[in-house]
Amino acid sequence: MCGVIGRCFFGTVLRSARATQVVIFCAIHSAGSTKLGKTHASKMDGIEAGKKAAAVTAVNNHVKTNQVVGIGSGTTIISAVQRLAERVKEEGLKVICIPTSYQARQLILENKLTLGELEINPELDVAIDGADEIDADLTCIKGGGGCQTQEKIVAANAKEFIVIADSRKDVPVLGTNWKNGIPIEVIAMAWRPVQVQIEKRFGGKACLRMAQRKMGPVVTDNGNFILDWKFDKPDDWWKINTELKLIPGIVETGLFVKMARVAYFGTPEGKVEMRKASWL
Ligand SMILES: O=C[C@H](O)[C@H](O)[C@H](O)COP(=O)(O)O
Repeated sequence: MCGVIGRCFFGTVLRSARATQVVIFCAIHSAGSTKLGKTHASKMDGIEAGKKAAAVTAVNNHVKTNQVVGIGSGTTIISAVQRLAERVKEEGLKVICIPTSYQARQLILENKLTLGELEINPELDVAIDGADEIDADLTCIKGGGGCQTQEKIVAANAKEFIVIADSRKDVPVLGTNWKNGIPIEVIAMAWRPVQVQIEKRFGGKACLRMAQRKMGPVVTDNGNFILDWKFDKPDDWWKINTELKLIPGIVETGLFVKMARVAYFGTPEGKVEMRKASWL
C-alpha cells in the first residue's frame, strides 16, 4: 500500500518537482531572454544614437544656406535629412537636395525639402552619405543597400563628400567587420561572365545578390543586378577599383577610393569623432 501510496506520493512530488523545474527553467529562460533582449535592444539603441550624432554633426558643420546638397541612401542619412528639415524650420535654411536613390528621393519629399536633380544642378556643394565600412584612408565600401552607383555619381560631382556612420564602421582595413563583400553593379545580361572575370582576376567569390521579399535577383534603381564580391584580403583599392571598372558589364563598384574628405563616426554614447582623409 505504502508502496502504492509511496509511488503516488513520490510521483506527485516528482511531478511537482518537475513542474517547479519547468517553472524555474522558464523563469530563468525568460529572464535570460529578457536580459538578452534588453542587451540587444540597448546595443541597437547605441548604434542608432551613434548614427544620429554623426549625421547631425555633419549637417551642422558642412551645410550652409543656398547650397546644393547630395543626399545619400541607407539608414544613417535619415537623421541627416531630419536635421536639414529642422534647420529649414529653425533658421530658414535654403538648400536644394539631390537624391542618390528612390529611397533618398522619398526622404527628401517626406521631409518637405526642395528636391533637385543633376540635370538642373550638375555641380553640388556637398554630398553627405553613409557607408558600410570605412578604413584608415577613408576608403569606403558602399552599396549595402544597392545604391552605390547614383551615390558615387553624386559624391563625385560635389565639392566635398562627407561620410557619416556609427563607430562600428570605423575599421583599420576593409573587411574587418563588413563580411558581405564589395557590391558591384552589373548589367543583368553580363552578370555571369563578369562573375567569372572577377573571380579569375581577383580571387574570392562574387555572389549574385538575391532579393529577400521578391523571387530572383535584386534589381537596382537603375535596372541592373549586383554581385557582392567577397574578397580574400585587403588590397590596393585604387588599383582594384580601376581594373574592375575596365571589365565590360560592370556599371559601378561600391569602392569609394580617395573620395571622402571627412568622416564622422558616432559612438553609442552619442560622442562624435571626426577624421580627415590622409590623402588630402
Ligand atoms: O547602398 C546603400 C548605401 O551605400 C548606404 O549608404 C550604406 O549601405 C550605409 O547604409 P547605413 O547608413 O544604413 O549603414
